[in-house]
Amino acid sequence: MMSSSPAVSVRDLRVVRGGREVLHGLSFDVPLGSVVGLLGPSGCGKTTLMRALVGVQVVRSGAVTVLGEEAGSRGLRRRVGYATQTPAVYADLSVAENMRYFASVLGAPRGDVARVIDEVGLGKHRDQVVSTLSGGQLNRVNLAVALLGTPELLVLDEPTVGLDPVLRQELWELFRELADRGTTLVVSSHVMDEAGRTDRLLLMREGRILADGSPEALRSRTGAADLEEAFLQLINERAESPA
Ligand SMILES: Nc1ncnc2c1ncn2[C@@H]1O[C@H](COP(=O)(O)OP(=O)(O)OP(=O)(O)O)[C@@H](O)[C@H]1O
Repeated sequence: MMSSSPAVSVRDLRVVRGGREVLHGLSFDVPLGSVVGLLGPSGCGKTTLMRALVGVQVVRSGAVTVLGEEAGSRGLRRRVGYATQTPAVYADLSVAENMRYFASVLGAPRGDVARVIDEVGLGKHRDQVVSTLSGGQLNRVNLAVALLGTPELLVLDEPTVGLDPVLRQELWELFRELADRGTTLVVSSHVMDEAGRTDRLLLMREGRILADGSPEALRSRTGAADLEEAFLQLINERAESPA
């Protein structure tokens, strides 16, 4: 186990957007088969970091290695699944038609269409036109596309936004099952109660990683009762001892 290389390795990553540096030299590794939560307030750089992982973000400097290859390499196209925050599916096609279309574009097996629809709990809506779905259902269609082809790394940008607690729980159970089968997941959220379901948390603030560790380690390090409090405590610590 010790010799297995990480699923993701980021070294001194700096990104400039709109003339301003928004990631200030991030470094971290993500072990294979783990669920990593990317948490932090709106605008802290979660989406930018995810874009760098999937190779669609121009970076100023640093290295991003994914499954042993440079992020964005052609060889990674089918090995990495990405669900953006804004759903990128066809509104005038049904759920199943969207899946069939994306499965053929991605070269995923046809059997994947039924599997991913089932995994995101949209079986009853498979023939419904996407424009008539609720916001939460639409998010799940978007997630289903990322699951096609069983990618080894899934990068999911706030996949549970707009979902009720029951659905959120079901999705986190799915993420855990996928990780148990060897998939690595990087999942962003700004909901602290989801953080406890991860193996590892990267707490971000203003383009920096404030803390990197298991939820238990973060709780015990800060002595906080919950992760929300732990996060606030880390911010205060940082404010008192400027780096
Ligand atoms: N196209 C852009 N041009 C200029 N600045 C941008 C652009 N996109 C993002 N930014 C800035 O980069 C910073 C990081 O944004 P990013 O979208 O990565 O944050 P986030 O943590 O994902 O936020 P949210 O949780 O609200 O989605 C923000 O300050 C944002 O204003």
